[in-house]
Amino acid sequence: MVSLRFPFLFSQPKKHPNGISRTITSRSFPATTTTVACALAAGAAAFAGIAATRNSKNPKQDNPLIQNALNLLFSNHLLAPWASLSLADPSPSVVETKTGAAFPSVIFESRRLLGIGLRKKTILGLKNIDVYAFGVYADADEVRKVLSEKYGKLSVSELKESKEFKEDFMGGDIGMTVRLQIVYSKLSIRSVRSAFEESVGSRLQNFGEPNSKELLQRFTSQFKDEYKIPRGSVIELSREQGHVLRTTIDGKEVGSIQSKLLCRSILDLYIGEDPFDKEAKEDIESKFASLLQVDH
Ligand SMILES: CCCCCCCCCCCC(=O)O
Repeated sequence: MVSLRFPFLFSQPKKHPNGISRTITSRSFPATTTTVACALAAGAAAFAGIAATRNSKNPKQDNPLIQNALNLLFSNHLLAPWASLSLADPSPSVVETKTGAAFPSVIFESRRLLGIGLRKKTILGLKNIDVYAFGVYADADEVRKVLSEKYGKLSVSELKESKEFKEDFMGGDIGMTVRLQIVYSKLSIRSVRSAFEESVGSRLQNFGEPNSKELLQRFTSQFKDEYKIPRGSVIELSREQGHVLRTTIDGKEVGSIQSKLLCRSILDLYIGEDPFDKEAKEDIESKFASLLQVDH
């Protein structure tokens, strides 16, 4: 059985939600885990309630049973104390648990979150740091429009095994966004440029892009010295119609470049052969394939 380590999707917000929603789910739990987690949380809450009636003075502080129940409810990535799972919230978010970075489940009205992950980097061969959390989104309508005729009858596991499907998914004219949420607090725009030079540069070369240097330079020069990238900054790399890569920093567009290989190279960092976060890649591929299923 394919495990969709992704919680749920609700109705869609009308505007691009750049802000962080306070409605929280946990990172990539399987549906079964989520259900169990909810049941546990409900049980803990009920237990806390019962225990509270036994110690009416200051139940929260005095009674270790209640404390344990509340700890269970609010810890271990189940739900943050301030989380709400209100169905009324138009834009629930998914949280990358290690960093706390929250990802709206839908952006730009129809791009759905497929999965989230974490980009780590080793500095000076010694220290492993969490640089940013990322979320990968795809336009569900475009996925179906472009791919359902060819792949609509295949199951998720068949699709995941198909190289051709993967090629069409990575290289197709389908709106997709990779959203990076910076968590490292000492990041300079210069290190953003050189990280892109290294990672995107190697992909462009692998894909045999003849003008890779020039293209890479056009791309990295969008990250100008004047931009600041403090913790919490959001960089979005979006593939728009006609393979145009649109880059924004905190919602402000910093450039657009039409290049199929550049779009492909960016996606390759997250869902290619050697992705930054293998677990995230699995989630993203499964969710993408599930968009083609009739009942998803
Ligand atoms: C000190 C570490 C610097 C790493 C900065 C990464 C910033 C964004 C780069 C995106 C592409 C990539 O992850 O390689």
